[in-house]
Amino acid sequence: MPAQPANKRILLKLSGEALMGDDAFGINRATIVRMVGEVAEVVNMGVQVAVVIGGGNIFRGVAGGSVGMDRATADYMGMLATVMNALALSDAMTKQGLVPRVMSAIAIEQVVEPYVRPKALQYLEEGKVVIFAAGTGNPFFTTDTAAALRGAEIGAEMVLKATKVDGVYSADPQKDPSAERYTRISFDEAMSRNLGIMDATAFALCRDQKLPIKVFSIFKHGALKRVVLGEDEGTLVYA
Ligand SMILES: Nc1ncnc2c1ncn2[C@@H]1O[C@H](COP(=O)(O)OP(=O)(O)OP(=O)(O)O)[C@@H](O)[C@H]1O
Ligand SMILES: O=c1ccn([C@@H]2O[C@H](COP(=O)(O)O)[C@@H](O)[C@H]2O)c(=O)[nH]1
Repeated sequence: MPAQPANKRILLKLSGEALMGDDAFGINRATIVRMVGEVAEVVNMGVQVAVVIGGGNIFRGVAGGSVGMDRATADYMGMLATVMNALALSDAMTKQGLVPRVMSAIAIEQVVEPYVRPKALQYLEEGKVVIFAAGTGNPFFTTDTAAALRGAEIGAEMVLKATKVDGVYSADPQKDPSAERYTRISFDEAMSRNLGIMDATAFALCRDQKLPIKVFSIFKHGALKRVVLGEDEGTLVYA
């Protein structure tokens, strides 16, 4: 008998920045196709998958703010960047036989449907992949917080943060080569140590809702499937 998934419904946070692949900006076609292939594997195992996509490959509000833009305006640009990523993801999913539905936290109805919680739940029950675009719909937040928020709203059993590093480290591993990876760490410890893998708002929301997070590398082939099968992969952040 094939291995059974450990979770029935997950919220997958996909790194926007990872979509660039080896490019300097934007969406690398081969990368998005490969990422969707990994998602398809777990959807085809019968897992209900909702996705929050980041926007770091196109625009981050903090970058606009740092060069003198009004921060809220820059954040709306960042949220619109996630809508572009969501459309690209949806297109790649359709081409690989999945049935995606993009729902936006910002009204943009000629492009994608608005986020309506009961509709999202219905799509998930039907086996469709729901892609949440435009983050929380509010400036001064991040798509990690959107992942925590939507994860809690849809009753996901876990938030899976698929990113460029293979777990939570004692310091940013892209800056400190001596950083050590945790296999598991509590929310309280991650927050008290100020570990920059996720923002404090996202951590606090997941902690309060007792919603565990798994952090793993989206570049490691098969890692998403191993996480869904409950195998030893990445870092578990627990309440
Ligand atoms: N303690 C830490 N452990 C692991 N990674 C860390 C840590 N501190 C900082 N980081 C950095 O956090 C990054 C991931 O966070 P971030 O949410 O900014 O990126 P992302 O997942 O690519 O998101 P986006 O969707 O916004 O593009 C990693 O690439 C890593 O360099
Ligand atoms: O709820 C949200 C989510 C995102 N933003 C803005 O979008 C960009 C891109 O999101 P990342 O999480 O960094 O990938 C972010 O930098 C914010 O500017 C937002 O305002 N509100």
